[in-house]
Amino acid sequence: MAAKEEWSISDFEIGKFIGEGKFGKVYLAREKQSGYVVALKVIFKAKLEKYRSHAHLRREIEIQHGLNHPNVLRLFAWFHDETRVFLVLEYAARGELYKLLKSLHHFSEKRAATYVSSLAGALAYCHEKHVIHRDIKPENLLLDIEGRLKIADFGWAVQSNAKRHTMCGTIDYLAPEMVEKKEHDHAVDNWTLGILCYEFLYGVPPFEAEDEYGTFRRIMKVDLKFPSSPAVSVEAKDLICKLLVKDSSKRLSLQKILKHPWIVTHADPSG
Ligand SMILES: Cn1ncc2ncnc(NCCc3cnc(NC(=O)Nc4cccc(C(F)(F)F)c4)s3)c21
Repeated sequence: MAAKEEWSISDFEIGKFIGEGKFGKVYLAREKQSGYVVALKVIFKAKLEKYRSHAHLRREIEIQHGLNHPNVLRLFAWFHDETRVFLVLEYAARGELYKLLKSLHHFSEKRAATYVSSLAGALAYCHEKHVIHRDIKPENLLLDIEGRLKIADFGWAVQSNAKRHTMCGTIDYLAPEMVEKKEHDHAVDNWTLGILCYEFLYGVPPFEAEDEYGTFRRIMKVDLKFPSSPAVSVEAKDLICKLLVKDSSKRLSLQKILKHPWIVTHADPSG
């Protein structure tokens, strides 16, 4: 899609509804000139006013505009009219990863390792650009036409120069220092990678409990248990134990994850 200083809704043919997200809906759309198919996220300004999220959205657009990685969903452009803001996004044709997880109940070790490897690569790229996503969860992971993982929705991302203090998202994926509202840095994404790896292999996140306080207690204790079924390799459990570490400085680095035996032997290099 050629770059253009000012896009407008009349540049696009709107197609089917593909998702409901924060503050608005997502549609399939085709840019008329190039015929390029995109996902168009419509955000109502009234909602942004109501939740005072203008700065949030501006930060997301700045952050995502500067990112270009095969496993990060591209934000090609944005524009607005009197009542709405539009995000012109890369279209991930195989949709939301969590729907695939629900239908398969749990992933094979090869599929799980491939997704963890893609996530580690994408997060290493983001951290190099001093961006912490902070809200990595299956709902924010999409799959493109080839089944490649794409991290989406940087609605909670921040520049990591300063230490961060704000709470965000469901707490299942939050690292101890975040649920304790302590200072946190990019190592929160490493913790979340451990949570996701567990959920990909077992179908549920590791610290689930009847209520949020139960989950909070299990996170703070790092109360990690591995069910006997489905059978999971020792190497996979080893990686999870090296990520779900309370002391954020002791969590396996993204570079070391990419070299971990479980990833090296199971991940599909084509991503
Ligand atoms: C479902 N689906 N299926 C295929 C497919 N292909 C591409 N995209 C899809 N879905 C859209 C995924 C998103 C990517 N980036 C987003 N960003 C956002 O929604 N940001 C945002 C909105 C409102 C307010 C705020 C803030 F900051 F003010 F809080 C931030 S949503 C797809």
